[in-house]
Amino acid sequence: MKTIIIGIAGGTGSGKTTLTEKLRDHFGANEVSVLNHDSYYKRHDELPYEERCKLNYDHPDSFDTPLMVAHLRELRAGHPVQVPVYDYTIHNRSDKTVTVQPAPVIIVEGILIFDSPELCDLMDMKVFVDTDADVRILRRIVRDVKERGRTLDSVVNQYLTTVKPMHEQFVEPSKRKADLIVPEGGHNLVALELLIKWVDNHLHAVEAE
Ligand SMILES: Nc1ncnc2c1ncn2[C@@H]1O[C@H](COP(=O)(O)OP(=O)(O)O)[C@@H](O)[C@H]1O
Ligand SMILES: O=c1ccn([C@@H]2O[C@H](COP(=O)(O)O)[C@@H](O)[C@H]2O)c(=O)[nH]1
Repeated sequence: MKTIIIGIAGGTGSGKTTLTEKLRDHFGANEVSVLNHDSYYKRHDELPYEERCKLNYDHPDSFDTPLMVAHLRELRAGHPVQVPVYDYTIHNRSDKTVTVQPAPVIIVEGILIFDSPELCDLMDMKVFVDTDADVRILRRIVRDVKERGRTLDSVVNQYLTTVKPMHEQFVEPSKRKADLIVPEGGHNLVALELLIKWVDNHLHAVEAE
């Protein structure tokens, strides 16, 4: 089976997950598997929760990217992988893993995936979801308070101290690596249709082999 790997990057709250889910819902889980870079955040068992809250989670060094690269190579070779489950509410990796199966299409999602040349080399198509910073921070406040156990103060403080400067230093420049820039992510129906057609072509080529 030939596998294609699609990278979907973009700032926090840009709509990466929404676009990824729309693609997976369209094709189904048998055709599309997803690896989220966030699953590969490094463990910090050595620090108490209060100290973990202060770490910079928006720098490329905060991820175990070599493990993700190894997993992508395994998936491409047709082997399932055990992906760590990250728990944002405690800022740490949980003890659980999930099995991700090989599939004709693998989507790799994350804020910093285009910063890694090793990850970029594995990708057949690179998509950057481009959404204004004010919209992204508003979405993030709502999500982090509702789903990630944060206070408004902590979201604002983290945004100003690490999220925004790291976005400007690493995420925004990585947009230049993209093949396709999608304003407004998963709600951009024209871009979604184009991506679906591109994936469809690949799936038909696989069937014909
Ligand atoms: N184009 C859009 N318009 C309005 N809301 C959106 C849009 N795309 C995503 N959202 C919402 O914004 C939030 C963050 O989107 P998400 O896809 O999780 O972003 P990311 O994965 O890039 O952090 C979610 O609540 C989602 O439903
Ligand atoms: O322990 C953690 C790990 C990550 N974060 C933040 O998550 C976002 C990336 O997730 P998106 O779904 O793309 O928004 C990143 O900006 C980190 O700051 C965290 O707060 N705590």
